[in-house]
Amino acid sequence: MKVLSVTSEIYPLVKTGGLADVTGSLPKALASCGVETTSLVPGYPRVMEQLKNATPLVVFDDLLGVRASLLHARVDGLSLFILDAPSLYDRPGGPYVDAHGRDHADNWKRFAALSRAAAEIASGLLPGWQPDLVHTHDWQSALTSVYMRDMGCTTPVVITIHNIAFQGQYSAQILPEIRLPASLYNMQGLEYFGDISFLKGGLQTADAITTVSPTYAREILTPRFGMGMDGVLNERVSILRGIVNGIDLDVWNPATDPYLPRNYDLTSLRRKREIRQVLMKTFDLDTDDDGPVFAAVSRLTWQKGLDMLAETADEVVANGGKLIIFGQGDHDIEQHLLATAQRYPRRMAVHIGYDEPTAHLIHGGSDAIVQPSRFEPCGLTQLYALRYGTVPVVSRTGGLSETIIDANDAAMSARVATGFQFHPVTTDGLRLALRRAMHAYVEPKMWARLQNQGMKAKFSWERSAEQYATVYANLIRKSGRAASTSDIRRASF
Ligand SMILES: Nc1ncnc2c1ncn2[C@@H]1O[C@H](COP(=O)(O)OP(=O)(O)O[C@H]2O[C@H](CO)[C@@H](O)[C@H](O)[C@H]2O)[C@@H](O)[C@H]1O
Repeated sequence: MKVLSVTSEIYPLVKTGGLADVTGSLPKALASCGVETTSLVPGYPRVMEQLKNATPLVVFDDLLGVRASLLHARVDGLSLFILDAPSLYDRPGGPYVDAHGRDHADNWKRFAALSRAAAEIASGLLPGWQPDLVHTHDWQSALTSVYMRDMGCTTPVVITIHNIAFQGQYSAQILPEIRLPASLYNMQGLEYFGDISFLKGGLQTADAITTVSPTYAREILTPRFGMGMDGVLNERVSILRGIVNGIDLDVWNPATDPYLPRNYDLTSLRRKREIRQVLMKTFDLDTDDDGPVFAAVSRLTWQKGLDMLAETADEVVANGGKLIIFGQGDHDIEQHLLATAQRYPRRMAVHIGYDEPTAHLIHGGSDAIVQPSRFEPCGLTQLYALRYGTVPVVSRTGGLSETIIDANDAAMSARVATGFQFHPVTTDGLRLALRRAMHAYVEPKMWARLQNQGMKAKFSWERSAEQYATVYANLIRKSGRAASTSDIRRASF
């Protein structure tokens, strides 16, 4: 079965968050279910730099008015189509924002073009290679199925919602420029509160809608979590389901992680102490052993609730604990966190930045990872924490509620607890959970049991990949097609 995955980021080439982790690791897991995935990604500078031996496939003379070419390459076991369109993607900054952190003004065009190119591939642009199914991710590739249906292409499409907060909402005036008919500006089409929404277009035209945990699949049907899309989703509830994310056990493995100063596993957990020392020094914190080191590695947005964590710093520090926050995002949240850290020199550190080695060091060296998210479709950092023997403290929402088992008395005595959950999602709720974690920390046996149980928890992709493969197979069967087995290597390029 051949699948075209369309995504705005993919690990290890370009990543701003969990979307890249999923689009980078799912294809490998799907391969063992007989699914060959090729992922279409924009040719951002950092993607182009990492390509070796890319094969040019076709040139688009007029992709929404822009000249672009399509390349194929293999990187790190991934089969990739790269949309090389310098006027859209070759610029400083990240995939979505410029060097000053402002959204690229033409994001609508950049991601409409990505979707348009995907639709043309699905419609048979490449001699010898046509997907049996298309899988799109979030608003950035959601227009793919809109273009496909507009072109008369009936290949099945799955759309995955990784985060419904991002919806690709723009003025309807762009419709002619993205070459979509004005007739799509209606309730059953792209119309969205007086504008258009790329995500809504995808939800209306896909054959299956998935999101990244069963709990979040239920939550987004409510006004509180649906963020305006709950109406559309309720209408399409029969094709909506949640499939929990897995993690790449090779990339996140404390026994082999090249970014850790020492490697360890379940039988050598004491080595974590040494990593902790390195972490303290890296973040300029006291290296004493008085209390736990709580850490957060996160995009700094309202969603992630780290403003609440900052408000609990007094309590953590008063109990001998330390706090590390590493991430980047909204300017105001960054400033608030930095200002709080100044009040607790050598006990609290906030570093604004984004890099993979530091994220791994924090997972290896801290005692507990804190994720006080206000909503969380799945969440990956708590899963990485489990694998690293680092105890998660999480809000009870979305995927966090089903991936962490709270250390209440029953779960402790049944030896299944893996972390601490809190609800309601408020500063007081978080404060209480941190208190519980600090009490557990001073009981070495209890803490070790939590670490042990967490490290044994299973969050590989295996089961989830099978679920995606079943969704794909059912759609292909329903569409009356036979999944093809031809391989991209046998195509004409
Ligand atoms: N400063 C930094 N430096 C280095 N790495 C950093 C970093 N800040 C964050 N990261 C990394 O980014 C990833 C974050 O993934 P999450 O799934 O936890 O959240 P995100 O909100 O980005 O993803 C969305 O999509 C994913 C995938 O479906 C869902 O799990 C999630 O709930 C949803 O919000 C992790 O790999 C983390 O290590």
